[in-house]
Amino acid sequence: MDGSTLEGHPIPILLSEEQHVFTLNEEALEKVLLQDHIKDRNAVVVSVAGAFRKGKSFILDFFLRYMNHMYGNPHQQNQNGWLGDESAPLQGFSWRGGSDRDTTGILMWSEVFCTTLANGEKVAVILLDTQGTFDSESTVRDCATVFALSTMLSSIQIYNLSQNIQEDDLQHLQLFTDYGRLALEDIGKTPFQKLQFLVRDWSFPYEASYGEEGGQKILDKRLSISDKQHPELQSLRKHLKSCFSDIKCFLMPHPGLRVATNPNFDGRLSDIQDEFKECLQDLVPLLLSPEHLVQKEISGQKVKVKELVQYFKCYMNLFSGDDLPEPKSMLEATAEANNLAAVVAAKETYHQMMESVCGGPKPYLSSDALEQEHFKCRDKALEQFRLKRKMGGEEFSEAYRIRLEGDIDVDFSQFIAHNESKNIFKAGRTPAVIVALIIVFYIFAQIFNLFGLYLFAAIANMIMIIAFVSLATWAYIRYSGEIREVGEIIDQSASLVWEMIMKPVYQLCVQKSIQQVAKEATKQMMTRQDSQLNGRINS
Ligand SMILES: Nc1nc2c(ncn2[C@@H]2O[C@H](COP(=O)(O)OP(=O)(O)OP(=O)(O)O)[C@@H](O)[C@H]2O)c(=O)[nH]1
Ligand SMILES: [Mg+2]
Repeated sequence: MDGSTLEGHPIPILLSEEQHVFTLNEEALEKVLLQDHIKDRNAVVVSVAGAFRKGKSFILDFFLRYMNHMYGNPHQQNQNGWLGDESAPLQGFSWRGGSDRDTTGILMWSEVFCTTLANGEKVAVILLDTQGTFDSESTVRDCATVFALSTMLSSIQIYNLSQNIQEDDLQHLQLFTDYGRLALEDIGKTPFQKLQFLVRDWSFPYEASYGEEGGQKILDKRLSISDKQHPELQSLRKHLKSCFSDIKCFLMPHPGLRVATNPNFDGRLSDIQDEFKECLQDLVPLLLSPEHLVQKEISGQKVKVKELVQYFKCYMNLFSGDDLPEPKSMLEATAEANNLAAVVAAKETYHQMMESVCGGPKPYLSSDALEQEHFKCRDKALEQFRLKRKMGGEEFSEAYRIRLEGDIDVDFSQFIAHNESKNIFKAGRTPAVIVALIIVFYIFAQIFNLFGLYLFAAIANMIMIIAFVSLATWAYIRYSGEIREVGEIIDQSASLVWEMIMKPVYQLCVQKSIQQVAKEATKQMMTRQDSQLNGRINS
């Protein structure tokens, strides 16, 4: 049989459905992973992830050829070596030319390859192909889910990149691995295992040669940390190093124009440049030969193939719940930070302006004056927020403006409370009201006694005693700081008595006495004018 004829087929295990929902194909997963001859073996999971349309499925099909040759049916072995016949089309995971995405969700190869390592451990190798990131149909959450799931479940994650390792590639990797790490929460120090950067179409072999050595050189350069770097760049590098126990890089040459541009190219070796094939011969054994296989570990424990089913289910649940935050696009995250900074600055302006009017040791302000000041400061703060240049547009900022207004209102209520505490009259209002009540009801009791209305006198005495006990309790609470809830009730009751009874009575009295004074004054003036008139007539 020809070595390029494959026995297995790709199985969609993570299905990408409508409305950006992913579902796990549990039945298919169990059918593959719970087969008797593999279920108790330690798992090795190899996955390829990265941006869409960059040859992930294509290279995986060469991995398949190698796996078939090395670990598959010996009768299938090709005489020409694992790369196969020059004219055989490349089969396996679906790959194709064109600019639109091909692979969706996560696919698993139906044939799981078994081998025994040099130390006698029996392992089973599982290959995964993944949906490319950043195609025009997926949200950031979709990309993060696929990338994070494949990273969490694989022991060798191949990060497929085009032409170079750029800073944004590292940022995306950080975003996606962090999403996975967030889902795992309390996982050990290095949650994931091997990360293999695979740079395609490397065009600077004079700077760093193709293959592993050149890859290491570029990787060292890109991941080096120095004090001169911005702290953000430093922390990204530290983060990535802390996520994976082993990070490697391999530089692949361009496979030739037929591969990249000919719509009729079917993957045959004869159409691929020699340089590319030579590098494939180096790369694939570096990842998949028995001495380089990395067994899947979770929390330091090797995972059996049958256990993987459970992990798939659990991890899938993590991503389908609402607990995880929606990962944001770079623009959205920057716009959010930007708007938040503007909110904080505007809030600070409001606070400082109010502080200078009624804060700390500043004297008491009447409620109206305080409110006037509040409106003035709030307008200033809102104006500052409006004028600040922000990303994300008007509509995006609107939510932050509303938030700013809410924050300012909260701050204002604190200023009101602080201002109220400076009002000496209000501070002494409770004892004053109670003392007034005691005096009034003492007088009432005396009057009732005088007229023999003993029942009313007893009620007045009772109220007087209650007022007296309240006053003593209030004084104790103020002194000791204990049972403050009772103190609050007494304060509120005193306020109520003041607002409902005493204040109206007081205002009425003041009004009456002013009227009286005015009347008296007019009367005196009239008599003076009369006597002057009489005097003039007499003279
Ligand atoms: N330039 C270049 N093109 C390649 C390389 N390898 C494969 N291709 C071509 O890239 C195109 C896409 O290949 P696929 O393997 O389907 O790409 P993919 O990354 O799986 O794409 P999605 O599944 O859509 O994410 C095909 O036309 C391949 O012939 C490479 O190393 N360099
Ligand atoms: Mg693909």
